[in-house]
Amino acid sequence: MKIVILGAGGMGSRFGLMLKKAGKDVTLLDGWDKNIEAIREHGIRANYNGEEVQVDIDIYPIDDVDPDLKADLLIVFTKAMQLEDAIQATRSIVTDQTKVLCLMNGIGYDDILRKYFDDEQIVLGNTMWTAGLEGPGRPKLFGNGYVNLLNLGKSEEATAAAKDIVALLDEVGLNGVYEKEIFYLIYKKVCVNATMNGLCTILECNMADLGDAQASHDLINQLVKEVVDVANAEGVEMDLDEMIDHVGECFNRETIGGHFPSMYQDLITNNRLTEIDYINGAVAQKGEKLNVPTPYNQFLTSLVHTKEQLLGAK
Ligand SMILES: NC(=O)C1=CN([C@@H]2O[C@H](COP(=O)(O)OP(=O)(O)OC[C@H]3O[C@@H](n4cnc5c(N)ncnc54)[C@H](OP(=O)(O)O)[C@@H]3O)[C@@H](O)[C@H]2O)C=CC1
Ligand SMILES: CC(C)(CO)C(=O)C(=O)O
Repeated sequence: MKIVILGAGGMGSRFGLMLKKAGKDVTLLDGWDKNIEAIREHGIRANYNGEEVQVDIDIYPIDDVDPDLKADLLIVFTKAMQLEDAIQATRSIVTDQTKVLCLMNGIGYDDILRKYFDDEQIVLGNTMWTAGLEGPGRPKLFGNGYVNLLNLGKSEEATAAAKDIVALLDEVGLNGVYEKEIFYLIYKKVCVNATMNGLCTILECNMADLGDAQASHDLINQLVKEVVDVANAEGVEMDLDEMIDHVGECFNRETIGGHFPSMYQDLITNNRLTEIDYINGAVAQKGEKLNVPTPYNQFLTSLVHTKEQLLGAK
C-alpha cells in the first residue's frame, strides 16, 4: 500500500516515522523548504520518547510532486487553513481508489473534503497522539495515543477499507479504533481542543500544569458545556460528565500532560497564526445558527486573535 502524508509537520512526521519504521511504503509532501531540505539530507531525526531515532523517508514539495506518485492512502496533516490549497496542489497523486484519512483538529473537514473526494473515499477521525517540532526534520515525540476513525461512505467496501486502515495503524503501534458515530467522535475531540489548545496558549502552560491550576476547571467545564450544548442541538448526543472526564485525560503527566498543544506551538513557539477559527470559533458560529449561547468559546476566540495580533503572528 502506497501511503502519502500531506503535511510533514509534527503530526505528519510522527505518523510518517512510525509507519516507515514498521516497514511501510511512505512518502511525505510538505510546503516548508527547510523541512524538506533537512529530511532529504538526513531523514527524520526524532527525539522519540527520549531516544534519538532516525528514518530515511522520501519527501517532495507540495508544488513539485513526482508525477508518477499515486496514493492508496492519503493522510492529511496540514494546518486547517492550508488544507484546501494543499489538496488542490497535489491532485495528481489521487486516483478513484485513493482513500483519504483526515485526523486534523477542528470542525468542518467533512464539508472541505467533500468538495474534492467522494464520500466513499473519505475516512474521518481524530487522534490523541501528540507531536512537536524542535526544528526542521526534528520532531519531538513522546507519550501514547490512539486514533479513532470512521468511513463517510456507506458501502461495504468503504467500511472494509476503513477497517484495513485501523489494522494498519494497529500494526505500526498507532492504535486504531473503528468508531460508530462520526459526529460524536468529532465533537469529543473538539471538547479537548476547545479547552486545552486556547487556554494553554493564552496562559502559556502545558496541559498538566493547566489541570493542576484548580481555578481553570470552571473555565474548562463551561467551554465543554457549550460544545456539548451545540452538539446536542445538532442532534449529536453527548454527555457532559463523560466529556469532562475525557478532557481530564490530558492532565496526566505519565501520558500526554507534558504536551504543549499544537496551538501553543503555533503561536507561542513559532509566532504563526492558529486554528482557533476551526475550533472555538467554529463552535461559536454553530451556536449562533442553532441559537445556543457560547460566550466562553466566543471570548476565547477573541482572546487568541488578540494575542495573534499583539505578537504579529503570520
Ligand atoms: N501537534 C499535535 O500534537 C497535534 C496536532 N493535531 C492536528 O494535526 C494537524 C497538523 O498539526 P501539526 O503537525 O502540529 O502542525 P505543524 O505546525 O507541526 O505542521 C504543519 C505545517 O506547518 C508548516 N510549518 C510547521 N512548522 C513551521 C515553521 N516553524 N516554519 C514554517 N512552517 C512551518 C509546514 O508546512 P507549510 O510550510 O506548508 O506551512 C507543516 O507541514 C493540525 O490540524 C493540528 O491541529 C492533532 C493532534 C495533535
Ligand atoms: C491537545 C492535543 C494534544 C490532544 O491530542 C491536540 O490535539 C493538540 O495538541 O492540538
